[in-house]
Parts: sequence; structure tokens; C-alpha cells
Amino acid sequence: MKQNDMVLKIPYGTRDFLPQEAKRKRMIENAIAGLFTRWGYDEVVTPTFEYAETLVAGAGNDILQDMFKFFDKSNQILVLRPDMTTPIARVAATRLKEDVLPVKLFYLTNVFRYEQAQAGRQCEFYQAGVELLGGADAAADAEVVALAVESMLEAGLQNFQISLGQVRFINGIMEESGLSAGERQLVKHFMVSRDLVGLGEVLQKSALDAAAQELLQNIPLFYGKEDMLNRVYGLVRNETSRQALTNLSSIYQLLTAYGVEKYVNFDLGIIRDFDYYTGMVFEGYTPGLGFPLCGGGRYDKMLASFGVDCPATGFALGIERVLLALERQGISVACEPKDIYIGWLAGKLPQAIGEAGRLRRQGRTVELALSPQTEAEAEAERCQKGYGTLLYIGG
Ligand SMILES: N[C@@H](Cc1c[nH]c[nH+]1)C(=O)O
Repeated sequence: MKQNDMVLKIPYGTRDFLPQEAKRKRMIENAIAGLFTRWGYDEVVTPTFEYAETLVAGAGNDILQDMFKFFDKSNQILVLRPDMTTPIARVAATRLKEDVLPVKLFYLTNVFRYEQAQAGRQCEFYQAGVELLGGADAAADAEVVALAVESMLEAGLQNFQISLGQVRFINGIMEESGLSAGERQLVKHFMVSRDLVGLGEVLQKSALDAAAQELLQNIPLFYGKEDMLNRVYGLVRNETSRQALTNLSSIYQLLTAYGVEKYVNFDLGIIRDFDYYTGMVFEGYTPGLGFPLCGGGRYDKMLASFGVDCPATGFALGIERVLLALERQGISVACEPKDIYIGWLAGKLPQAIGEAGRLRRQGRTVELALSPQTEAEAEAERCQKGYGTLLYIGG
């Protein structure tokens, strides 16, 4: 590509937010930050890039292939953060040791992953999320799921569903059935990509008996409300999977107390693409969007890799995805109106500046013209820029 072709381009998987879009994004972020704060969460800000080793320690080796990597001057490998869960675990393990548990943190920030870009899926994207550190029980998981529901409501969405799964359910079945580590990896891979044909092929090639094959093959179909959990409980014999189902049921009871159960169902085939999950996992979906709006789950082992043994759970919501869903569902984001446009006659700028200051101190949104105009010109500009009122400082 010639240099001239490059200068006006932006890198693959990035985007600009023009004023209207940036305004809608800001409105949603402010609303969600307010919600997190009302639930007792404190904001944290971490560096945009970290050492690759930190991310690998927290999220495992596989994460490397999806990260943007570069070098610092002493040749250390740096990466743009692919999410906030590992950076926050690092902060908590190194900086928040003295804090009284549980610690509840939130963030609103950009993260970076190599993705096949499309609307709502970019290599740089924005997340709002929480991490709840130090809660081992269903109470913590239920709080996080309820907060995920509330944040989608707060953003203006009505029509969405959260699907709850449990990674220990599948792990229990795979351990019991004696699949090799390589086969387990493949099974997980095909479940994440919901490739039932690929899944069937791995299972057929394995040494599993027909009943175990059928159970694993059917996991992606274990979808529904509590009656599905009860039915599946009767199908599995191993303790790990049964405990996983009981755990989901306890979380659901609490979600009923939160009054959000109508947004929640179970999907035992959910395996999130991060390897760090150890318990309940979930994803939120809305019609017209082929990927999750939000996702999260429990990751009890991550902080131990930074030297502090501490259970944790959390979730993140994709801001662009919420904006896209609102747009596709025809829901408008209530933005602050543009209030007053001030135009002025030659020589009246000092007076206009005084008026603008007075009105802004009252909390009004005011744009001040930068050159003199006739009243008709000022009115035309007010209209074009979308201000509600013209204040004209004339003779
Ligand atoms: N970091 C995860 C979401 C999450 C937060 N905490 C636990 N999981 C993601 O980006 O999908």
C-alpha cells in the first residue's frame, strides 16, 4: 500500500466514535458506572499494557495467540490487555492485600483482542464489568449475575436472556469417563464453537462407552429452566457434576430473591473462551445479535497464581454490543439536549462571553459563536447544530 493510502486509514478491527455515537456511549457508561457504585463497587484503573508473563500467569498460555504483543526498550514482551480480570487479580494480589474481603471493584475501559472484525466485534472494544474478590459461595455468584441483568436494564434493554452454566459439570463427566487431556481439549473446543459434528467425531474416535458418548454429545442440548436441571441430575452419577448442578440451583434461588429469574435460564453447554473459569459461567444474549452481550463467571484459581489464594467471580458487558442491540431494537438512548446557542453582533463578544458563563454555571449546555453573525445567520446555525434556543446579543 502506498503511504498516501495509509494515512487516512485506521488499523483493522478499530473504529472511531463520531460525536453522536460517542455521546450515546458516554450516556450508557455513566448509567452503568452509577449502577455499579450504588451496588457498593469501587472503580479501578490499570495500565493499558502489561507484561505478557502476567497475563499468561493469570489466564494461561492460550491467551497469547489472541493478544497484541510488542517489546519495551529492554526487550520485555508487553501485551495490550485482553480483558480486565487478570490485571485486577494482579492488583488485588499485590496492592489490596490488607483490604477486608470481599473486595468489590468495577471498571469501564477498552480491551484488545485479535478478532475477525464485524459490527459489534472489534479488536479494540469497550467493557463495563465488575470483579468480586473473596466470595466463595452462591451469594457472590448470584450478586454478579443479578448485577449483569440490572446493567442491561439500566442500559435500556428489555429483551435479553442470561444463560447459566457450570464448567465443573462438564469437567466431572470428562474426568469420570477417562478421556485423555488432548481429547478433553478437543471436546471443549467443539463445545465453545458449538460444533456438534466435530464433537461427535472426537467422541466416536475415543474409547468411551455408548452411554458416556451420548451424555457428552447431548450436553449442548441441556438447555432450559429448573426442570431441566432436575432431569439432568438423574442422568449423571459423578459427585463433581452433581455438585455443579446443586450450585446452579442455589444461585437460581437467590436470583429469584433478586427478582431477576425471568431473565435467567440454564445452558450446560456454555464453556467460555477463557481457561480461567472454575465454576458457574454465564452469557447474556439478545435477539438480533449473534454473540453474547455480556459474560462472566467464577475463577477461584487465578489469584493463587499471583500468590494470594482467594475465590473470585465477575462479569463484563460489551458497550458497543449494547449500543448495537439498542439500535437494532429501535431503542433510543436519552441524550442530554443541546440547550442554547449564543450568537452576537460585532463588538458584543465580551457580553456574550458573560452570558455564556452565567448560563453554564446554571447547568445549561451552551455553545458560543466564535465570530459575529446577523440574527438570521445565528438562527440558521442554531437550527443546523440542533440547539433548542437561540440567545442573540444584538445592539
Ligand atoms: N473478563 C471476562 C469477563 C469476566 C469478568 N470476570 C470474570 N469474567 C471477559 O472479558 O469476557
